[in-house]
This record gives sequence, structure tokens and C-alpha cells, in this order.
Amino acid sequence: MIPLLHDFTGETVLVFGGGPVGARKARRFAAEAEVVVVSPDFADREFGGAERVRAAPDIDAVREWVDRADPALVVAATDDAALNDAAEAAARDRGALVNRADDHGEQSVGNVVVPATVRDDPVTIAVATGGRSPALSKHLRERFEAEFSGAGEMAELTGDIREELKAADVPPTERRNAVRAVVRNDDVWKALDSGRSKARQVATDVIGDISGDSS
Ligand SMILES: C[C@@]1(CC(=O)O)c2cc3[nH]c(cc4nc(cc5[nH]c(cc(n2)[C@H]1CCC(=O)O)[C@@](C)(CC(=O)O)[C@@H]5CCC(=O)O)C(CC(=O)O)=C4CCC(=O)O)c(CCC(=O)O)c3CC(=O)O
Ligand SMILES: NC(=O)C1=CN([C@@H]2O[C@H](COP(=O)(O)OP(=O)(O)OC[C@H]3O[C@@H](n4cnc5c(N)ncnc54)[C@H](O)[C@@H]3O)[C@@H](O)[C@H]2O)C=CC1
Repeated sequence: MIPLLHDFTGETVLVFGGGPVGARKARRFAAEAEVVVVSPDFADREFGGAERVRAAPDIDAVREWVDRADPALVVAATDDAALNDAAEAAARDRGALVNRADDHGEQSVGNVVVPATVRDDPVTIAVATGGRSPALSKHLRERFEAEFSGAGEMAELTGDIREELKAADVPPTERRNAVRAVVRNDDVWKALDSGRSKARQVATDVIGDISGDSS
């Protein structure tokens, strides 16, 4: 499986099943998409502002729900494998993506997997284990969150530097060396804790040092 980033802005995500797993998937996608969760009951969990519809569709009704909602993604998260099969088939017939929460390993060809995700905008880190150990995905996500706090700020800082060097017509090789030196420099990472302008100063020194070396 190959990870890709998908923009769900303005799309609908239809979740079948309102248990803890349906709630977790709803929260995840509600950050960006219109999420509708269909279930006869709902766990006492946060659903991320998703629309909750109390219903217990049978296999035919699942197809009607999918046709009506016209979702970009269907999440099958009920505890009923036959119903999840129906959701998967209906999604596939409409050309929607499908995520089976009750599947493991590599899932069926064409299905998507939800990775554990660290978000520090504009940075995203996604972790998956080929379905072998979701608990490990979660654990690694927690470690990355702790270790790479400040990654979003680093992306913004180096994004600014790239644009400035480009505007100043600095040649590509020199630009690349400058940005690489900044992202690898521990002092810049430390300075990010004191704010972007402090980090900017340290980064400017780092770039000055390397351009000094090459001349
Ligand atoms: C294939 C996949 C399909 C999919 O859902 O996309 C899938 C399937 C299954 N998960 C199961 C169990 C658990 N899942 C979690 C947690 C997460 N599961 C997530 C993703 C995925 N889970 C996909 C593969 C990702 C990969 O490749 O690693 C995460 C990363 C993302 C998310 O869901 O948001 C989220 C962490 C979010 C975070 O915190 O960052 C925990 C941990 C916990 O609860 O503490 C447990 C209990 C411990 C354990 O079993 O490991 C079971 C068994 C059910 C049973 O036994 O009945 C199945 C089905 C099966 O394996 O048959
Ligand atoms: N992918 C993952 O991370 C994980 C997946 N799982 C799998 O996902 C499934 C769901 O997990 P939980 O939320 O813990 O289970 P759960 O049993 O708490 O929730 C299942 C939900 O589906 C609903 N449901 C039943 N019939 C339905 C219908 N006809 N239409 C719509 N909804 C219906 C139930 O009312 C309930 O709200 C489990 O069966 C398990 O196989 C479990 C743990 C983690």
C-alpha cells in the first residue's frame, strides 16, 4: 500500500456504525469533510461535530444511503460483517473510496486504510503497520508527536526562507543546501521554542556560515 494525501474539503464521508471506532473515524474526517454517521445507537464519545442519524439500515437500505449521500468515502464500522460487506459493495459501485474498520492485513484491493496521524500544520506524519499492529501505529504516533513538536513552525520558517532565496535569485543548488542545513540544525529547532523570529535569526546565521564556506 502506498500512502497518498487526499483533500476531503467539500466532500461527504458516510460512516456506518456509531461505536467507539465509528466515532474515532468521524472525528478524523470531520476536520475537513461533511461527515454523516448512520447507526441505531451512538457511543458516549465525541463525534467531531458529525451529523448523527439514528437508523438501523438493512443491506438494501445501506445501498440507498450510499446513493443518496454520494460520499467520497464510505467507512464500514459496524459490528456486523454482512452489513460492512454491503457498505463496501455499494461504495465500490458508486466509485467511492471505502475503509473497512473490521478488516486487517492489506484489506481488499482498492480499499483505503486510516493511518495514525500526527498533525502540526502544515506538517503531516502518517503511520501504518500493514494492519499488523494498530496499537503500534498509535504508540509511534504519540512518540512522534512528542519528538517533533515544532515541525509545523519549522515548515513555515523554511517555507519563508525558500521563497526569499528564490526571490533573490539564489541558484537552486545553493538554495537547497541552505534549506537542508537549516532543517538539520539542532540550534534552529531549539530556537523555535522561543518563537519564529528568534529561530529566523539562528537560521540566518546557519545560512551565512554555509554560504561563507562555499565562497
Ligand atoms: C486495518 C485498519 C483499518 C482501518 O481502520 O483503517 C485497522 C483495523 C483494526 N484495528 C483493530 C484494533 C485496534 N485499532 C486501534 C487503533 C487504531 N487503528 C487504526 C487503524 C487501523 N485499524 C487500520 C490499520 C492501520 C495500521 O496499519 O496500523 C488507527 C491507527 C487509525 C484510526 O483508526 O484512526 C488507530 C490509532 C489512532 C491513534 O490513536 O493515532 C487500537 C488501539 C487502541 O484502541 O488503543 C486497537 C486495539 C489494539 C490492537 O488490536 O492492535 C482491529 C481489531 C479489532 C478486534 O480485535 O475486534 C482491526 C481489525 C482487524 O485487525 O481485524
Ligand atoms: N479499525 C479499528 O481501529 C478498529 C476496528 N474494530 C472493528 O470495528 C468494529 C466496530 O468497532 P466498535 O466501534 O468498537 O464496535 P461496537 O460494537 O461498539 O459498535 C458497532 C456500532 O455499529 C452499530 N450498528 C449495528 N448495526 C448497524 C446497522 N445496521 N447500521 C449502522 N450501524 C449499525 C451498532 O449500533 C454500534 O453502534 C468492530 O466490529 C471491530 O471489528 C475494533 C477496534 C478498532
